[in-house]
Amino acid sequence: MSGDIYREFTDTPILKRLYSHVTDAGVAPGFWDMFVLAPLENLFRPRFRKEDLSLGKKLGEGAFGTVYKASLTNKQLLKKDGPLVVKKANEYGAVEAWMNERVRRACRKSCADFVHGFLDDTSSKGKEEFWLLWRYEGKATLADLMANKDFPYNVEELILGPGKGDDLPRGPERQNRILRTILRQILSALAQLHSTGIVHRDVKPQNIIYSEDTKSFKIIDLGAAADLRVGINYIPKEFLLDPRYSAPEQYIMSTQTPSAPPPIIAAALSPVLWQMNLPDRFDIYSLGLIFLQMAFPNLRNDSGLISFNRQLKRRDYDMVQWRNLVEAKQSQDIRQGFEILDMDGGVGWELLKDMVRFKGRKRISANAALAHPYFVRAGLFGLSGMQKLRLSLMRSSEQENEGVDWVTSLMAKSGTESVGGFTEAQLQNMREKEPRRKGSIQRNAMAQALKLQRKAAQTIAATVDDIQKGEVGKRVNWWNRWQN
Ligand SMILES: Nc1ncnc2c1ncn2[C@@H]1O[C@H](COP(=O)(O)OP(=O)(O)OP(=O)(O)O)[C@@H](O)[C@H]1O
Repeated sequence: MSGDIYREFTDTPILKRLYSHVTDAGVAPGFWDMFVLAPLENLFRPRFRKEDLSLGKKLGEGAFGTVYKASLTNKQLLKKDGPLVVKKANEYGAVEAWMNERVRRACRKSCADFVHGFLDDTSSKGKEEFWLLWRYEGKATLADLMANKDFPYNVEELILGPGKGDDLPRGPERQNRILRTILRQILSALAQLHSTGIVHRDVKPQNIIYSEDTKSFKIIDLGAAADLRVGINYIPKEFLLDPRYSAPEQYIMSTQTPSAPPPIIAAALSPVLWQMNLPDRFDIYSLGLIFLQMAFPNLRNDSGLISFNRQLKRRDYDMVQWRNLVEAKQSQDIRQGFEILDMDGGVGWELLKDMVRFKGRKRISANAALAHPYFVRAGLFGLSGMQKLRLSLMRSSEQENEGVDWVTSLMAKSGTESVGGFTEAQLQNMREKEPRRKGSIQRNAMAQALKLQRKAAQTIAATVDDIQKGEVGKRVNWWNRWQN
């Protein structure tokens, strides 16, 4: 089927409605995507072969493949011409193709524009290679831009256009405005991925690309991502980490969680497993480190970041203790970083601390971060009175203050985003910070129900595991599992 027909079909109202159903649902059911949309899309998409592509400059080479800039020799295949990127993946190619297709269906703007993936078994080396195709987004990753001495001003020009940021003199306030824009764009992309059930697991400046077309940052390299809605690439006890950016928990799911059950069961279980483990907070930690690097020039290179990681670990991941340590050193880079983070009553520093926490459960989610006062400013005069109140309430809620909880719930009931109420995301985040000792009857009942749900999830998954391992004949007894 030609690319034109495919494009026309995907533009029809019916498919648009199907797509929007998946996107709008937020917690979109994985089986809907896997068993309806994916096969439907498969029917209509154009077929590529390696002969349709001409490879150009090598863009990168990782442990699992080589990436080239490329162009299409068969122009019929795509309606919109333009340079492409080809990854010849020798391992995990099929998984990366799945992730990219899923993202294209559910949240296409968050990641590089994926075109197609196909298996090439005609390689001269005699082994199968998976070819993955994207549109070429641009020449610079966030890592390239951060390596430039003029960062973050070099990004301002890309996002706003030349000379457009000149309303402010060069200094912390202008830098803060640029960092805020970059962070908001990456958080929005992550929030979309997470609401689709995907955890990236390799968020780092090298995997964030500036798209020249949309003039914004997008995420690339979904090779290590896990799709928890359908259990793809989810192996609880092993995956490759980039130690520079990975969160201390190392595994995104509890290692007690059995390996992924078949897709249809995983789809049903995933909301439970997600709530139990909050795996998305792994990505938030990595993004917190990127925020830190953007603010502090001395942490932008590998040795700076590695020594930061070491210092933080020695201080039990307490950012305040780290601050006390480095502020005593009186370095220009450190001063500059804190000047940025301390603006507007320290909202940047607050957000950073909420992202870089030892416990995943205590970390802010991408959606809650987007509603943080750091992003909600009242023009040149900084924070409004209501925003200051919000901020101090958010700070106090860290101390598990019941009174604050009461006030915040009142505020939420009486207000909206525009008049000062908390968003649902913020409230959710606060609730997560509140381990209660004594509970009401309602709360205890909820806790019991959750416990039961958790046990059921574990029993089903463990039984499925046994069946998968071929232990059906050996008396797989779910009742024994339940009792354990
Ligand atoms: N859509 C794209 N548009 C432009 N450049 C891209 C695109 N995708 C990837 N690149 C470039 O190719 C490089 C390698 O891509 P990617 O990270 O996906 O490959 P990889 O084999 O996983 O590499 P690594 O193992 O080093 O992470 C990126 O750093 C980027 O410069």
